[in-house]
Amino acid sequence: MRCLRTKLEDELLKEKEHVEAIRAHILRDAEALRGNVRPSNDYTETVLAAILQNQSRELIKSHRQPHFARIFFKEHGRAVKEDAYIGRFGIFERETLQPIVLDWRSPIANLYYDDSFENVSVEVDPKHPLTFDLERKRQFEFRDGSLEAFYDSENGALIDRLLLERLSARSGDKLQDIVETIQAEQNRIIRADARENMVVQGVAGSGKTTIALHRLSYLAYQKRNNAAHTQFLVIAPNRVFLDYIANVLPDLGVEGVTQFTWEDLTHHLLPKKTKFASEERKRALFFEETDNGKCEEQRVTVLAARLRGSMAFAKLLERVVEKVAKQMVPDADLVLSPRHQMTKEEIARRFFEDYRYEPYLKRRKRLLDSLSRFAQDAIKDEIARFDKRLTKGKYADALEQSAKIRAAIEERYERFARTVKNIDIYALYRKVLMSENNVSRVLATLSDDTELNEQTKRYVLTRYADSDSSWEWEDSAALLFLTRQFHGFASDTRFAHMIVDEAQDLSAFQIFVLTKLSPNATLSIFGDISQSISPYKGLTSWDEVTRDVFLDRASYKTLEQSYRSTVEIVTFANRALRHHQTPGIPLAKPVLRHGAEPEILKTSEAQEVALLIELIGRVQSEGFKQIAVIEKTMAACSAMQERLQKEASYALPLLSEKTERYEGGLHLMPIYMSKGLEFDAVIVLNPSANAYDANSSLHAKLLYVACTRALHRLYILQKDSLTPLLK
Ligand SMILES: Nc1ncnc2c1ncn2[C@@H]1O[C@H](COP(=O)(O)OP(=O)(O)OP(=O)(O)O)[C@@H](O)[C@H]1O
Repeated sequence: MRCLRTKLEDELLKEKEHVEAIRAHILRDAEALRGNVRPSNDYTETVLAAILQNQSRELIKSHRQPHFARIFFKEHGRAVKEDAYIGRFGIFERETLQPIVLDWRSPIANLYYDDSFENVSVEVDPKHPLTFDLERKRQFEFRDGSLEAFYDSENGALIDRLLLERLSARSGDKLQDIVETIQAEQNRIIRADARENMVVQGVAGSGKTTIALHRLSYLAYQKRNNAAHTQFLVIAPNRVFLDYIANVLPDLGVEGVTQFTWEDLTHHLLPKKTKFASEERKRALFFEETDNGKCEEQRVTVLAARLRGSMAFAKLLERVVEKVAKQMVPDADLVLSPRHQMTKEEIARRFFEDYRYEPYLKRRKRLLDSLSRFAQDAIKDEIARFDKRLTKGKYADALEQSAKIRAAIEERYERFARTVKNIDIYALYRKVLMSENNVSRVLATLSDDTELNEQTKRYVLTRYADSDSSWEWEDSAALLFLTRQFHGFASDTRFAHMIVDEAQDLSAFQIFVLTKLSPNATLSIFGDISQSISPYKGLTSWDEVTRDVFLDRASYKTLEQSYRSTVEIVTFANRALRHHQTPGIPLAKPVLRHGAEPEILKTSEAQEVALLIELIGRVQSEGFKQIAVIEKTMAACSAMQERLQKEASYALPLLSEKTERYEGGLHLMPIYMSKGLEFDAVIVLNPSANAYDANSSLHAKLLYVACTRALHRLYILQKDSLTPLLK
């Protein structure tokens, strides 16, 4: 035993010396890099300087903890055993290019993340994958920049130990990187081929957002191009969420990625005059009305939204666009003079073949430009012919005659040009919606309830009859699609890869539009159908995306393990979904991290405020800082905020769409704002039978989202009788 301990201590000493040697190298290298960066006007030198600066930044970041793991392995067919250190960033000998620490994104580092120890395939060169056996994985524990210990393992148990440690210590401040504990199933998603479209269904807390961002980092590393990050787009649900994830990408070595909410993207791409009605009325309809009389309106609203978010509608619009485009080109020859004519076939060939890569209104412009040039050439030619005759002295008033020739040809051209139709996409779209036939046909593909279909059709026809009415967000996909087909998108929205998070709240048509943003772009789509809490716009199944948008050519992956919450919290949250599970969508399985049982605290109207304040104090005194007090709706939040102020002069800040910066801490929020975020402790206010109907899958999902936001503690403050969903 004594001997063994000495051996371990010796090994630790060696590892410590190695860390110091790497640190000395880092300092030397960073100094050398700084010396090489010189300001210059030359493009190549500027790019080089940016790369050097980037490398120098990464080196400095590595100084505190140069690596987190070491692997011992043997390549098949080779006798020698090898080993490698793995860190957040690669460190190498500049002269010999020998690696000192491998970047976690490098091909060999895959050995560390794979769950198998034998026959692990690694694509150093995609054409010739190599196979390895892994002998051991070693993890290092650094505290305050000093190497304290290491742990060896010949199986996966090691990562599990570290994972549990990390999850227990996690505080829901802002999202963090997980490079030390990426799980094998997550690793496969992060490292999936950049050329493939991917849909990931992951339960709450399975790390979707986290690995989506690690995937960007991995793809940027693969490109090894300083401008790579500018080719990425992240689509996320709201500004608060974007703020919440803001720190991770720079930590992962990727900066300057474009990040948009769907609303931002829409405003960016559509003319400023396009006004959308606020979502408030709909949220109120679904979240605040408990009156059954509203049921009818809810069903019509859902179907009217599904109509405009469906791929059947997208296909209908595609057909409309094709038909309208055909009508844009006149069915007549352009006759400018007996010698200057262009056949309708030639005009159509230009429009449909020569300019086929352009959107239709750009084609129209190009066609008119070319016809105008043709007309100018015709004018010149006719005047020249006339001039020749003039030299023979046949006409007296030359100037007047030239002007007449010019005017006649120009008039014929203008008359013809007016028949090359211009298209107002807004009027076109309204016309599509006002067609009973169109609307009925699409509705029939979505529902066989003829009465509901009829009511929905009436709703749409009435809603859009007034040409001044504002648009609904459900129209944004169609308007963007028509914009793309007729005007094209600005070139600053060309991306190589797009990450869509919380995609369950987008429609299939919205995702289809994203696939059209840039030619050749691929998408990684992350979401959870069990958290689809916007019934008036979101997806009900991934089939709509994999089958109808990607035509079965996207890979579909699932994540079932939930890392965020304790076993007790996940089990409690799963209760809500028990009777409302979407077929094919599994319930969350917790990682074996235990904690306190969720507590249901009974209270009364008179005591509610005092108990809430006391509970917040109790949670804070346990050292938890990120705390969410969650209500079902914004109206209920405002009411509680007011009561706290009035009854106890207690200020509880509200998290809303208007919140610009998210700094963490204690907040009151409606469930839909808590989506995607996480907190040390969550207090759910009064989930009563009245507010959460046992038969409503929407209400079940709302509770599931609320409860799964908690990392360590979950409390239910129950004033009225508890909803059966949580019993
Ligand atoms: N492999 C891992 N190692 C350590 N922590 C992890 C790992 N995977 C996930 N986590 C942690 O689990 C929590 C949940 O991750 P994340 O928010 O990315 O999940 P999500 O699937 O997007 O959740 P939701 O859908 O509920 O919003 C985060 O705190 C994240 O750091």
